[in-house]
Amino acid sequence: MALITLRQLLDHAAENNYALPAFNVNNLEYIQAVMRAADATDSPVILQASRGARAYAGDAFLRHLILGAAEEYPHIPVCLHLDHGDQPSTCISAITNGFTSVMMDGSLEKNGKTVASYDYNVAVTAEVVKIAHAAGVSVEGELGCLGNLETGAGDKEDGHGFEGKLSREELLTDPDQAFDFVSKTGVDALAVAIGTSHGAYKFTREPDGEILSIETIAKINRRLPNIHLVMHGSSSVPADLQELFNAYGGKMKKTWGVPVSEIQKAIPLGVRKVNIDTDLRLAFTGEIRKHHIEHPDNFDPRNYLKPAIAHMTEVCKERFEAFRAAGQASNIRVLKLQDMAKRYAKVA
Ligand SMILES: O=C(CO)COP(=O)(O)O
Ligand SMILES: O=C[C@H](O)COP(=O)(O)O
Ligand SMILES: [Zn+2]
Ligand SMILES: [Zn+2]
Repeated sequence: MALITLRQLLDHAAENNYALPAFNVNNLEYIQAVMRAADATDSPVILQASRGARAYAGDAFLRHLILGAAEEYPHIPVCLHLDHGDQPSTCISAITNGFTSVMMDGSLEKNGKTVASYDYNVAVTAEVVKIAHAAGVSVEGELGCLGNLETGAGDKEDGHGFEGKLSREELLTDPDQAFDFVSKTGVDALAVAIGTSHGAYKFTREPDGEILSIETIAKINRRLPNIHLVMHGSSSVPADLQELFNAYGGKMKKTWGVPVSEIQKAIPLGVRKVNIDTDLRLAFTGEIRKHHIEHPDNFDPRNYLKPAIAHMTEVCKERFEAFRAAGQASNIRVLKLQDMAKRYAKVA
């Protein structure tokens, strides 16, 4: 089956008031976990690869693994999305390598550290939209800087994040600016800054409205009711995954992620894509730690990768169900890239 675009998936999610988890993947085992969960729950799939994932696995391996997933599960629509493209050339190389969706993250300059000017962000994002839409490929942009409202610091854990400190106003996406950004760039989806950050250490306490601003999403949605919103840094970092990791020699300080219940509040407010990487990393690594401690004699990787896949599958199933994506895959008929390109040409 042909891969589906992000735009088609998110339009369907908006029409039917659900959201899709977008899982970061790096290898065969992650992809199997997401696909098994999608198959068990009849959910559409977004598999996203960061620049780090592309460097780790290589574009040809990623593309063929994902085409393998689409062949093995022909009834599940699968989108291959570039996460956090840092400059137009990164997005273009993804498009030429078979990605059906790209993120141009122009909120930071291409060094991934300096907060970019608004004009720079508009210019690079509009450039990518023009090229991508001509090929039928979708584009996600980002406005505002992901960062921690408790400290004012940018998220650094994945090597992407501004240096120094920003005020609360600077950290949250401005709804009027979002309106202008979407009209000037023509993005299909918009990632917003609401106090989430990448990695495990998002909050030092159970988040409330002071440090996780669902209210900002409500304001953006009032200004832009038709844009598909994206939440980054939205792993829930559940206590049981922290406990599993720590029970077998891991060292993780107590931390809080984005509660699933908060994500559920954001879905009626236009959030359609919810990025999740850390929760799968923790399930994967926690199970491998457990297996090594319990079976020090084993040296067959399949014996520890199987429980790792199984635990990631459980996490994926829970998110598909919680975001009400379960049951939706069979309702979607995949449009080809050429058809999407024709659609964009009509409205441009
Ligand atoms: O936003 C993400 C990828 O773009 C992943 O976020 P987490 O680190 O919360 O899983
Ligand atoms: O953007 C952040 C994702 O968690 C991807 O992380 P990564 O760049 O380490 O693959
Ligand atoms: Zn960013
Ligand atoms: Zn992200």
